Amino acid sequence: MDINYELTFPLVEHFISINGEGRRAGQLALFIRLAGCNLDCSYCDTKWANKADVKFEKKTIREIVDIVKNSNCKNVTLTGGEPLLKKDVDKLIAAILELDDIRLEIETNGSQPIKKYDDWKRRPVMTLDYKLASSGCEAAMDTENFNYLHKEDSVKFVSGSRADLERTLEIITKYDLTSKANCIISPVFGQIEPVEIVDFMKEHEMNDVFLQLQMHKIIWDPNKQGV
Ligand SMILES: C[S@@+](CC[C@H](N)C(=O)[O-])C[C@H]1O[C@@H](n2cnc3c(N)ncnc32)[C@H](O)[C@@H]1O
Ligand SMILES: Nc1nc2[nH]cc(C(=O)O)c2c(=O)[nH]1
Ligand code: SF4
Ligand SMILES: [Mg+2]
Repeated sequence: MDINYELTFPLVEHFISINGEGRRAGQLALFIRLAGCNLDCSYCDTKWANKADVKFEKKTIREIVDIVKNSNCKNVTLTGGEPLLKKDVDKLIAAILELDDIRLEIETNGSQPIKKYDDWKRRPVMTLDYKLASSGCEAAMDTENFNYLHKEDSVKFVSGSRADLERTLEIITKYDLTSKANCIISPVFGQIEPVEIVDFMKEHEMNDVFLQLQMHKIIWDPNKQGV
């Protein structure tokens, strides 16, 4: 791919922390957060990054690659907002993947196609949300994406109610998702007790599914930015 290293992206923050979510949870990671989202999930903990007047810095691919190099982190998470919404984001992704020894993860909301990455020789790992009813955004889900999952990817169901859990089970079963990728259920923070999720998993013998609590919200103040 031809990469124009002068293309720019709206960076709202970058920081090193432990990854609090996904299959690399607990490992150090560099987070690169881009502004703007096409959805407006009821529970979104990053609404500030999606506001029209959010402060951002226009960073070139060259500058973002330098941030990655200087971080000395192996794990890099590109998130937002919705990272895959950005024009030419595939160029940014390809540029980061040109660095040796980097594991790049994309946090994406399930409304944007991931097909174009399917046949890349080095492909980023996708952590793909399936937005449930309590998000208010289920209608935007593109289930075509389930055809382009790789084994190391995750599908994440952020659940806020019993109805969300029932829908999670229905979607996992209908698309046989546990055979295609990691399946993760996470509580909408503070909206449902984790024990309710465990009870549901036991009730339905969901042996191949992971429960995940957002680790950074346990370690730090849940409203703290940049961790
Ligand atoms: C802020 S989003 C950014 C990436 C992308 N827009 C998405 O939704 O996947 C990152 C992750 O945080 C999760 N998230 C946001 N607010 C949350 C909350 N209140 N409780 C639990 N998870 C939340 C999202 O579901 C998503 O998996
Ligand atoms: N520590 C930490 N881990 C995370 N994993 C995914 C995050 C995100 O906002 O996409 C996130 C985040 O915001 N903080
Ligand atoms: S898709 Fe992600 S960033 Fe956008 S509103 Fe939902 S949780 Fe927030
Ligand atoms: Mg977050």
